[in-house]
Amino acid sequence: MMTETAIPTIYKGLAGVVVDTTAISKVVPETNSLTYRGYAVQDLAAHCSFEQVAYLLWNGELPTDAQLALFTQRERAARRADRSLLSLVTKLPENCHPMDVVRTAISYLGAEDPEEDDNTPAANRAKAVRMMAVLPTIVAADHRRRRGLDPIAPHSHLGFAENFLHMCFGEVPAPELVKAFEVSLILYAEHSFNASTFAARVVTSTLSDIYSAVTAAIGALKGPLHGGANEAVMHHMLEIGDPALAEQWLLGKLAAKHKVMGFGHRVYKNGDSRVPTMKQAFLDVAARTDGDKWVRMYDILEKTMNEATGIKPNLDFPTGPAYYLMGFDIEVFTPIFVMSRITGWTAHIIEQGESNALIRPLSEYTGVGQRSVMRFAPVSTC
Ligand SMILES: CC(=O)SCCNC(=O)CCNC(=O)[C@H](O)C(C)(C)COP(=O)(O)OP(=O)(O)OC[C@H]1O[C@@H](n2cnc3c(N)ncnc32)[C@H](O)[C@@H]1OP(=O)(O)O
Ligand SMILES: O=C([O-])CC(=O)C(=O)O
Repeated sequence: MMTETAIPTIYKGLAGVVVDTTAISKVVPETNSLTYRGYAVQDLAAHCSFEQVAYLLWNGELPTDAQLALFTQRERAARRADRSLLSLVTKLPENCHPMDVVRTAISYLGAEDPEEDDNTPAANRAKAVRMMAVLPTIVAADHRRRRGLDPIAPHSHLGFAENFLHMCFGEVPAPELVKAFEVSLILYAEHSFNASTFAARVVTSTLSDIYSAVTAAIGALKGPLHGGANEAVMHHMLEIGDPALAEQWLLGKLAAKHKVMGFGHRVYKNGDSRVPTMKQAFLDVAARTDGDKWVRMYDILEKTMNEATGIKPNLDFPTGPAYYLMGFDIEVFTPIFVMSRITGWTAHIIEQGESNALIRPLSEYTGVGQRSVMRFAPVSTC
């Protein structure tokens, strides 16, 4: 008599599976809310600097004035990229994606760190600050070299967001633009067990080092189903060109069963908690930069998608045109996401290390049954 083995339930893409606990952030799709260490992300975006949020993610509490002063001093002191790192960046092909540059830069930082394998929380926090501090210098230098411009050195008297904008454009833009940019960094900083964070936790779970984990996370974020969507959104908007064509374009995409980038989310099925705040930031940028055309296109795409499918925009939808209007080249959008999410990734790397279990799920084998190799074995000559 044949015995049938039960096929286990497969949770494709780990959808709906709770794999661990975390004290870093909480996503509640039912109420469209997101908190970092208990604080609503909208409140953090309205009242805090990105540096305060980074400190919060790493330390569990917002900093006191004295703690912030010390943290800021450390971050500002670590902004300079050494000559060999900058020269490595200039050697990479100009037509490679800037995410490849960022991934390579993090790898380099690991290779040159004599304490790469010190995975204590204190060592990892110090490494996280250094990565956060130097990444904008790399991203800005790469952005400029693609425009045929020399890099601009970081300034230690400017805040994180202002300094990055200055290194990219040679000036600090209007305060409203700086604020909108900083809001985007705060909203991008952390989002529980998303694909890139999970990739970082998987690598950490093998007791590998923080640089390897961040490198893996960058690879995961690059994909258009994750962070790469902010670039895809703007490519789509440019392809549409005229708001009057947006409805027809979107319906055509849906009819062809294509994904519309910047819409949908694995966890939020009724809207992304961060979108209203980022939409406002986008409107603020558009008001200062003659961006009305993109606002009209945004509204038509959102309305048409909602009417046709009920699917709502995710955070990458407003950040795409907001970054475009701020003057960034499109391929730098996802590296900017890295500059922010490095804080969330490293907080998770530290948390995973503090309560580690090797992450190694099971699979259900569906290939051919066991068979003999003998038919292919060489005939013995002796
Ligand atoms: C910061 C971030 O990473 S936010 C996410 C950024 N990514 C994007 O914007 C890419 C576009 N969006 C998507 O591909 C998806 O919505 C994802 C990958 C983000 C989440 O998807 P999942 O939870 O895996 O849902 P899935 O992709 O299976 O979609 C469910 C259904 O909605 C449809 N759907 C979901 N998103 C979209 C979309 N953006 N455009 C068109 N249809 C969509 C799917 O085609 C599918 O339809 P079906 O059931 O008829 O096959
Ligand atoms: O949570 C996710 O799956 C994707 C996302 O929005 C993020 O990483 O910010």
